[in-house]
Amino acid sequence: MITYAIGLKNRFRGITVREGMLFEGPAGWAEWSPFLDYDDATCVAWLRAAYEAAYDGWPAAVRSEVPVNCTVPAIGPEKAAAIVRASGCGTAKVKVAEPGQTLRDDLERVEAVRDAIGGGQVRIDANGAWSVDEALRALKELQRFDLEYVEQPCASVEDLAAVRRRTDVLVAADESIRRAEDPLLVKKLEAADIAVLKVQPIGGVRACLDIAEQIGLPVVVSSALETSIGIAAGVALAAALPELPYACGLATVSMFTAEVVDEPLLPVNGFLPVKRLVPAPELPTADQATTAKWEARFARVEALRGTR
Ligand SMILES: O=C(O)CCC(=O)C1=CC=C[C@@H](O)[C@@H]1C(=O)O
Ligand SMILES: [Mg+2]
Repeated sequence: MITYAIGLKNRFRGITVREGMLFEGPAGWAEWSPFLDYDDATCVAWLRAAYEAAYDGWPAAVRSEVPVNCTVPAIGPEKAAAIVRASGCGTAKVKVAEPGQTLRDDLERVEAVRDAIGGGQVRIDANGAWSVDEALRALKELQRFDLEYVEQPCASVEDLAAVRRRTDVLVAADESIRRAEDPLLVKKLEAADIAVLKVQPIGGVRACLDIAEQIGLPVVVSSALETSIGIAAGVALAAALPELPYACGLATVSMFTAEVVDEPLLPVNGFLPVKRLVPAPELPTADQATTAKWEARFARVEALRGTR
């Protein structure tokens, strides 16, 4: 078992260092990297995903590469435009509604991204931070940049449905699926046009394929900010889906200052290849205290997994 710790170029989801574990099974290398603010019970699904990667492998691919978006954190407009230009992607996902920032910050960032991407697609992700009224007000302004969709404008499924009824912008559900008791409530309440699926939080590629089938919405596969070892599982899901009408949010290793593999999963002309990866001989391992913390966490979650 390897514990890694890698710095992020910009703060994302409130963190500046990403930590996690890598381990190998008969089917290949796996990543287990639940965010540190998650309790042990939440981490069980993440461990199921890692066991699937290590012991079962993934279902057959129906495509050999997958289109991806570049991800733009809640940073200033110049840096945002630079990320888009460096990525070579034809789709950009922009974080909005960051705590402590204003709608003006969002407008400036999205405008810069729209200019940088030209005729490409621009989607935004509010991570549930808006109320229904705030979402509608923001979308009215942001709509002029021709949005492909808004991801998780509000926190609850009911509010997501309310926004969807009152805007022309397509709505994607992320947290409403990956953190929900019932991921299919989104379907029942007609709360979204698109389902964002993440392999680790949902418990594996097969678990995601099941939800995709039941939810009956187009799927965008997105990362949980993994190293290339974990991203490969997302790519495997995107490659196995019968339909893939949208670019996926899997181009996130470029947000790291280091990587655990020699050839990171970085997009070429907006696409990632479908492949399995092994860790490099030299990689950014965590210090002793961090490693001990993760080993203890793994043991606790592994014990829980056995009981479910
Ligand atoms: O979808 C993408 O472009 C990248 C992945 C991404 O945005 C996320 C990864 C990990 C944690 C989340 O807060 C965040 C998201 O909300 O989608
Ligand atoms: Mg999201």
